Amino acid sequence: MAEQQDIHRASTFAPVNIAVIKYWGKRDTKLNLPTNSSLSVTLSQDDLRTHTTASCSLSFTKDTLTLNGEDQDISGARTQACFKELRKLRRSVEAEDTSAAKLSAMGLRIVSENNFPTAAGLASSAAGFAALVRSIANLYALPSTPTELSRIARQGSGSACRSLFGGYAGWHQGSQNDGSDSVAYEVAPASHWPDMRALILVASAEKKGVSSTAGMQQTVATSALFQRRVEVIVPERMAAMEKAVKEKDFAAFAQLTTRDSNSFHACCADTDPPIFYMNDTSRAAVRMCEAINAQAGSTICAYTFDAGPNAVIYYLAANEATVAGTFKALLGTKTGWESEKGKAVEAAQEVPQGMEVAAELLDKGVSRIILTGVGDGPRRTDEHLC
Ligand SMILES: Nc1ncnc2c1ncn2[C@@H]1O[C@H](COP(=O)(O)OP(=O)(O)OP(=O)(O)O)[C@@H](O)[C@H]1O
Ligand SMILES: C[C@@](O)(CCOP(=O)(O)OP(=O)(O)O)CC(=O)O
Repeated sequence: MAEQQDIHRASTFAPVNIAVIKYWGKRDTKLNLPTNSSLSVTLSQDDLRTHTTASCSLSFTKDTLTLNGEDQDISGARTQACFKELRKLRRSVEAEDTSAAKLSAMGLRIVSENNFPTAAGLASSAAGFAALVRSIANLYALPSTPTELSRIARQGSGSACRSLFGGYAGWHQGSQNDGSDSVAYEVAPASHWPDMRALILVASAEKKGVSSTAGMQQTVATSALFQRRVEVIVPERMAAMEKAVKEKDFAAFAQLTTRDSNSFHACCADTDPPIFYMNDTSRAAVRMCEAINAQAGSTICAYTFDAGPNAVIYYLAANEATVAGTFKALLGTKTGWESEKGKAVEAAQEVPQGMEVAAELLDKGVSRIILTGVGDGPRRTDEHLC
């Protein structure tokens, strides 16, 4: 009981984000500084989220992290960098207010749960490190802004910095050697363009072959296409994407999203030895999206793929019946449609013509679907995991 009273704790939920202009490549591996800026959509925590409790106590003799019930190795430089930076900020709080408890000197116990597969290309590291940093910042009562915390989360996993924000978040590559200006920022809150939806076709829930961290550095070292991507293509697309989001121009958003995903995967194929994250199921999803747009006579859906075969398909709520409805007609027996959002979608009566091969590949390769949409940033909670 005495120990219980000495435990300080704080908890948070943090979201996944899926980039529409991809981060791929580091200019500094130690500080995790990217070769290009990126932009993402934060997905709703009603569907995908990390829940993390950070606690500390004089009775905790060392720092620990438990993820989905399993003890994790936290000796890695990335997790250590996050702990170190957060403790430093807490020490400033304690120096300013001498009555503040000396939490910075206590061991940290972090307990975390992802409600989706870990390391399967569903951006678990993004939600995971955002939740880790946000929960410790809450525990330490740090006055830091989400931007300041994004600088720390970036050192855990690059894409995590964008998960400190809801809605549409950018990450400035920055130019300082110490990484102080390589931070995330809000392009627009979810409320600005709330009808953005995302349908995720889970083509593999297994741990991927080449990690993002390793894959991107092989690309930096060997791909010739990559140079043009970071120097010309991405800077132009970042500006165009910010404009598309601000003006709620879905056709422009979709064009940029699909072309940037294809540019990123082209750089992966141009890596020596080549890296293939997309598979036949992924390519069938691309074809189906193209057919849906062709049938609609306008661009109503956009696909994007991270470092894995899962497709993320963005569309607006007004086109749910056509976009999600087509996939429900094709994949209606898969897990995921039984959710509230899934049940609300009616299977389309008509599916695009001449797409039998793609339909068969999708049926064979997709194991489940997740229906979600744009959502807000980390949410504090009193539900503690320990
Ligand atoms: N809740 C969490 N708390 C702390 N760390 C986490 C958490 N979830 C995931 N991680 C870390 O992230 C790693 C997985 O990251 P990885 O980049 O391999 O996959 P991913 O994030 O699912 O895919 P991607 O980033 O390519 O979309 C895990 O092995 C773990 O170290
Ligand atoms: C394809 C991506 O999802 C790559 C994400 O890479 P990570 O953020 O997982 O990489 P590390 O910084 O090495 O942890 C694109 C993106 O999210 O922008």
